[in-house]
Amino acid sequence: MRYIDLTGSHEAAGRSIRMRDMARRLPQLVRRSLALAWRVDRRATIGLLLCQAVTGVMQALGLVAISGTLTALLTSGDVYQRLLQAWPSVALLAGTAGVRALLGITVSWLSSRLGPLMSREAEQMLLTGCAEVELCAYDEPDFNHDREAADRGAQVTGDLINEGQDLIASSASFVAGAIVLAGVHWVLLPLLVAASLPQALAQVSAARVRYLANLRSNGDLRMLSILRWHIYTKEAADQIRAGTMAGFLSGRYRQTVARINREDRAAADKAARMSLIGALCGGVGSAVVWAAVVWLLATGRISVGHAGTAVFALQTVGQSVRGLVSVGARAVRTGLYMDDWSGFLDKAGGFRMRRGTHRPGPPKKIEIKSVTHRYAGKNQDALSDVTLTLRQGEVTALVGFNGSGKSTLSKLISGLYLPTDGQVLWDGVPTGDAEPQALWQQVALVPQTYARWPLTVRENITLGQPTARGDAAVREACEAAGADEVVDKLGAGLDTLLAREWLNGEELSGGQWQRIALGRAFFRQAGLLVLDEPTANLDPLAEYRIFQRLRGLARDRVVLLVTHRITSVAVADRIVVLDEGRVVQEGTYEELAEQPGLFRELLSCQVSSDARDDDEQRQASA
Ligand SMILES: Nc1ncnc2c1ncn2[C@@H]1O[C@H](COP(=O)(O)OP(=O)(O)OP(=O)(O)O)[C@@H](O)[C@H]1O
Repeated sequence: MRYIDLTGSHEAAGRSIRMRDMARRLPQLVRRSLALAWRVDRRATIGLLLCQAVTGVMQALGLVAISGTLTALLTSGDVYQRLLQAWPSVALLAGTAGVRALLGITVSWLSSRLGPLMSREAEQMLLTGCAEVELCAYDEPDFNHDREAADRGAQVTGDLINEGQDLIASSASFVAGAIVLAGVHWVLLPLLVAASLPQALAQVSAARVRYLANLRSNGDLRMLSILRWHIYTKEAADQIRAGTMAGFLSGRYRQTVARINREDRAAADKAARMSLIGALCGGVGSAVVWAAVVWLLATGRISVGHAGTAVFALQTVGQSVRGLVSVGARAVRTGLYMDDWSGFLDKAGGFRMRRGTHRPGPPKKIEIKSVTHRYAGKNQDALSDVTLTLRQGEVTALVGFNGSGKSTLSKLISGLYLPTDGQVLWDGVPTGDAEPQALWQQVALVPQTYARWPLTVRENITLGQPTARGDAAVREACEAAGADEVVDKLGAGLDTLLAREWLNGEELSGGQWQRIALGRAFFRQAGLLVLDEPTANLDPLAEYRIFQRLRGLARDRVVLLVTHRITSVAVADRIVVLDEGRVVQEGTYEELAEQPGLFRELLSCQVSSDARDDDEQRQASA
């Protein structure tokens, strides 16, 4: 089995790395890397640019000094006189070499300062982008693929500063060498560039091959990181052991790695073949250039001194052309990853929440009008034509089989999703017209799978948003959720870190975590309380207390309860029964218990299963 999630646009982008594209992209890349560098550290960016400019000037001066030295030494006359003549050029040569060495150190210091800052900034922009998208974006397979690619783009962003610097340095030394070489004889310059071309083409093709290979392995790479997370972390450690899954998971990991390795090896072999052909052609080209120098010297077109200068200039220009090409190819590859990053930011922008500006207060009435909802990529509606009204002061319960659409409906009511058809109105205003953060200020949600934040108890309750009443409000919420008993047993009380992986961190049981999650919802001064299977992990006493409290909580709130505990929904004022995304029954507990229908079926199943449990317990204790 292979994890594939390749999108055509990436493949097309990869295939489009050609010499022409590279020439077009390089200035863009340098501009982009400078813009990001400017954003994170202006002084270091200015310093880098200055250093590069001065390095270029030093390079040119160095070559002029070489020319001066050779001309002075190779002229006829007294040796002492020649040395005296050469002396200023030698001093200039030494001076420029020294300054360049110092500048090199400064450049690497500034680059190493900027690189990590840029990567983190790119990562931060990615996180912000993700936090601002509509929840439905995560249901799009492409979105997840692109996020993964963008993550790699963010990581390599720091490399771009080094690559950008190398590009600027190579360009500066190319210009300096080219000016000197053209001064010796113009014919040498085009010859040299032509000789470097095969290597350039080979490098660009190799970069394309490597990028495409990486792209093909994207799905596998994503699966590897997911497998790693499951194997490493404590989350599934017990199930891996009890299920004797270690061998299977390691095997799956090895198979996936082997596939990536095969892809990498094929790309490396192909790239090496291309480089070899490029190098052979480049070698022939270089021989032609050197032959041209000899010919120019032999035909008296250049002096011996100029020939010596040409040797150094040729080396400089040759090196810089090779540098330009190889760093250019690397930078273009990095640039493609960065394209993934910026492309994802654009894509995230497309999913960015663009809702209205209305700031709702605590809702008095929430109307669900002919709501239909279909998840992205699905060919069936999760909800079809649902109409119902929730009111402040009432507890409404949603019941039904697994997959009947209860959680989906609760997410639509909370404004987490916008319906694909129909409307969810908070006091007459569609959720799509409300400012999302203001709307969610009015939502207290306990989802089925709640987050176990590696934060202190206090932060787990307040979600980092304490109120003016401080810990008193936190303790009240804990008490309401039965979490006070949990907190009292913790060494540092509300300051206890709920993550065993760190020093002094504590681990809670499933039910204790659920009490904390409930405490979180009770702490929030919100007008809508949504509880999705809130008591699944609670002991009977704790569950009883929570259901008893619901009525009190509903006094100034809209309360929505999603549960499979049919016997406990008597606490609700109204029960809505969903089946395959449709409302099939609605009424009070007494009404529904009397009517034939799905509710009575569910109720009788639960009652007989509870009775069976009681019998078994009695027999066991007898
Ligand atoms: N993010 C999603 N993307 C695609 N389909 C989804 C998504 N979430 C739920 N579904 C589908 O929507 C349907 C309704 O799911 P939902 O979670 O609302 O049911 P539920 O009644 O809450 O189920 P349960 O009792 O098991 O919690 C199911 O068929 C499910 O596969």
